[in-house]
Amino acid sequence: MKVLVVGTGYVGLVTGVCLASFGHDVVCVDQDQQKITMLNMGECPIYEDGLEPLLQEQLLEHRLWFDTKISDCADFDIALIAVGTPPRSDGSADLTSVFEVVTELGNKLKQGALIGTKSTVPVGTAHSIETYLETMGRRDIRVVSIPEFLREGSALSDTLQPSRLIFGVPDDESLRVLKQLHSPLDVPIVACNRSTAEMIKYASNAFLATKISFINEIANICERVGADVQLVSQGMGLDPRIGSSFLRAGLGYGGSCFPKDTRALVNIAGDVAYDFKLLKAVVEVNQRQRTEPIERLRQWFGDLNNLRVTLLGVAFKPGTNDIRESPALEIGERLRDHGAQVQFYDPVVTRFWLQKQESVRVMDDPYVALQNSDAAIVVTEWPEIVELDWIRVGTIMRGRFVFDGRNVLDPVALERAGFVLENFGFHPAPSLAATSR
Ligand SMILES: NC(=O)c1ccc[n+]([C@@H]2O[C@H](COP(=O)([O-])OP(=O)(O)OC[C@H]3O[C@@H](n4cnc5c(N)ncnc54)[C@H](O)[C@@H]3O)[C@@H](O)[C@H]2O)c1
Ligand SMILES: O=c1ccn([C@@H]2O[C@H](COP(=O)(O)OP(=O)(O)O[C@H]3O[C@H](CO)[C@@H](O)[C@H](O)[C@H]3O)[C@@H](O)[C@H]2O)c(=O)[nH]1
Repeated sequence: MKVLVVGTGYVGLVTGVCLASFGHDVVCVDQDQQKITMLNMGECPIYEDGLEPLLQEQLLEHRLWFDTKISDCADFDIALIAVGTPPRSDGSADLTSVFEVVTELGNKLKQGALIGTKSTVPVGTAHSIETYLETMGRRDIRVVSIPEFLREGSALSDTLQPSRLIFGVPDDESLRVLKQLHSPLDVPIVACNRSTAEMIKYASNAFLATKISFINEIANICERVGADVQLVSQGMGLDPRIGSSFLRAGLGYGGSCFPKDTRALVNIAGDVAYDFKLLKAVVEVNQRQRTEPIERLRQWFGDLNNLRVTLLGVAFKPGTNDIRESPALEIGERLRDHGAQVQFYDPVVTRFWLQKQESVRVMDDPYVALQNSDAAIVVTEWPEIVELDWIRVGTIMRGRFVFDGRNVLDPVALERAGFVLENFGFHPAPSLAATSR
């Protein structure tokens, strides 16, 4: 099939490369000239495991092309929209880019082509796109919703072996085309109407975010009653009805999806006069988690003025260069507001990725970043951070306070190295005595 993908970010690029690897002819378009220049040279503009070699392979096979413009559309069977849908100030999704692309596609696509939304869009958007195309005289174009569930850091494997495919379609013929597009994948397919598909995307993200905020509240209670949240998660997760994933307590969720999509769903509910109380609380709990390290530092040091603090990790999670809604940047800013001197370490997010964040002092050697620090905060659980040599860190830091925002450090090892370790409701072995109370 001949496929057009508009937007070559985390979703569009991975989708385009994978669809080419399925044997389709794929053209990826992005308005960002710098990205397109890199991509045409076989260089990946994002950090995503395994993506660059597959990109290069598909370029060499002549199944994948990149362009800054949707120039010749005559041939495409389907156009996938994968542009950003950032939050507006009220939390609702901004669909400006989506409709810019739809306008262009409405003017250029061949008779009977499909438009599919990969971008996360509010429930009802596919229908709005269809109505909009009708005003352009394009009743022949069918609009489908194909929500994307990939995670950054494992985007390639998530796309090549997805847990499921959700096809929001207006008719059987559209469903047939989507099945053909994904024919190499042998995974469950949920075929539904387009609003249902759009809701499945938001509901999935909101549910995962709810699990995270739930375990974070449990961790905060564990902290006060002497229970160990790691073991609570383990104990809960063994019940298959609960499952062990997304029960890691810590600084909460960041990234370009959960924070945006939870707020957007609260907004979608509000638009139909429904007060989504549970999800509002999930958002509030997540926000509160990020303030915790500062509270702990204040309790330990009192005044934070001139305190030297190293934040370990900048990316919102390991395995990606993405810093959108990264807790590290927010915590760093708050610390600076209190007069602290802040520096960062991240194995991937170096100055190259932080061009627009001049004030962020980031180093690519953790031991240099920790030199003479009074305190350290673990924000991202990169292996390079989890496996730090704390005996060595003890020889270079000025102070001895560590806040583990991801519950990944071994309390016993830290204690042996002479550190005071605080975290979110996670206690070393002696807590076994406390839990038997
Ligand atoms: N990042 C994820 O893990 C993920 C997963 C599932 C769904 N989503 C959703 O997918 C969508 C895209 O997310 P992303 O993370 O890939 O975004 P991104 O910001 O990484 O990429 C979006 C790309 O679209 C381009 N673009 C914007 N307007 C354009 C236009 N008019 N014409 C051509 N190109 C244009 C931008 O230059 C950018 O390269 C969002 O709706 C997001 O919520 C993201
Ligand atoms: O137990 C957990 C699991 C995750 N997180 C945090 O949650 C955030 C999101 O993590 P993850 O879901 O792994 O990353 P994303 O790449 O943002 O992927 C989510 O958002 C995408 C965009 O919508 C969806 O496609 C994916 O299915 C969905 O998992 C990160 O900040 C994690 O640190 C926790 O705090 N505790």
